[in-house]
Amino acid sequence: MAYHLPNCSSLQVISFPVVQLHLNRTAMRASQKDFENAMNQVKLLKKDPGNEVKLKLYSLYKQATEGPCNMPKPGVFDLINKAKWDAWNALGSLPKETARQNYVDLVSSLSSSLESSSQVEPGTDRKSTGYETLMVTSEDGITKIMLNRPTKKNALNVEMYHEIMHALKAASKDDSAITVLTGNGDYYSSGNDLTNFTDIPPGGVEEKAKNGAILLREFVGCFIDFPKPLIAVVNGPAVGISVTLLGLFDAVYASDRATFHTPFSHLGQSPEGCSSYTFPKIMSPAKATEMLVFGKKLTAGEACAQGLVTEVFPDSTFQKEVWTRLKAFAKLPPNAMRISKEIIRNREKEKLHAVNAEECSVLQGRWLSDECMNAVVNFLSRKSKL
Ligand SMILES: CCCC/C=C/CC(=O)SCCNC(=O)CCNC(=O)[C@H](O)C(C)(C)COP(=O)(O)OP(=O)(O)OC[C@H]1O[C@@H](n2cnc3c(N)ncnc32)[C@H](O)[C@@H]1OP(=O)(O)O
Repeated sequence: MAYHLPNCSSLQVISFPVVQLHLNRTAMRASQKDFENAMNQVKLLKKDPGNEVKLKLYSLYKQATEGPCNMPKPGVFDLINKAKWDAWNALGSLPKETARQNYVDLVSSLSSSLESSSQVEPGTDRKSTGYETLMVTSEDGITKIMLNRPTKKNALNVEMYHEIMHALKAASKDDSAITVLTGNGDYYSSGNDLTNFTDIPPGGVEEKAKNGAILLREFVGCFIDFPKPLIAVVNGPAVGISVTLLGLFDAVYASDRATFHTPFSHLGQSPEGCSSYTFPKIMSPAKATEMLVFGKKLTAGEACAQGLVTEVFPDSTFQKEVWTRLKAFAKLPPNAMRISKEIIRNREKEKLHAVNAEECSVLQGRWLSDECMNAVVNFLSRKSKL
């Protein structure tokens, strides 16, 4: 079983060392040299090719060196090894020589598409902010917290949860008047990073679920307690926890490209972010049920009609219009805004913390269910998407 290392990208779960481990093998054949070169090239790739490609590389490697998969199928909770087994087994009786050739071809196509890429991945200036998964800036009275994993649709990995909490705590104390959360790239956020489920600690899945519930409770608590006006600038589709949290924001501005999707039942999970309380209040119990229980995806216009979104802007003018407005808001007297927020929100705080605790406890149980495990395995093995 592969485990995450602290601060490592989730992609390392299915890691290059799986391939490297076998470099010492020396069976020489006609195309063995190409094969070995290709294995070395894999180590030199500068950009991570993604789990799907790494699974393909793994399966071709195994087929080329060991032939058809004859290992017993790993258990459903052994997510990583099951994904690897599925990929290898899917190659059936592909001859070793063909697998070797396919491996060489795949590495060669990767080398040209990834190595030569001159595109600078967003987030490379992260040293300037000290964050790995966020870009945080403060100007014109506005602290902007930008989710910065665009290639992962800004999915929230464990590091990002911690960094957002850190950034919110810092923003609550800095001299900005308002705080904004937004996303880099085409998505606002695709919600919880499903690979978070694969990092199983020595205490097993129960400990994993318990730790997840503790993290989630603390994370949502930071939004409940945030003292300044908190505004979401929803630049694109939003999924899962990035949607539910919107009920705790003071204003939500959305591009007309944004969608709002909480497919909890599809994932064998249950609502969080206090949405089991805020959504029925914002949009009526029946509309909240359509979203939170049946996973109905709302357009930005629909979310605005339901009261979840404050205002929708055409995508072409979204950034300009929203930031002009926010800069004007940020010029208002900060203490007055803070006190007014307090009087609007404070009588609900205790209730929200209680709801948060209950939701986290229910989710802890859900994460251990077959329904949830199967949904995660299906996503990771590329059998399903929303
Ligand atoms: C500890 C606290 C827990 C709190 C719990 C919260 C509950 C939730 O938030 S539930 C919502 C969970 N989110 C999802 O189920 C979304 C899963 N993602 C998708 O269905 C699709 O990726 C998409 C519809 C969002 C986008 O599809 P599209 O075809 O446009 O792009 P992709 O090729 O799928 O994505 C690009 C890249 O990003 C990776 N990725 C996207 N979303 C996630 C995610 N949520 N978790 C992990 N990885 C994600 C995707 O795998 C691709 O990666 P590779 O390039 O490496 O293949």
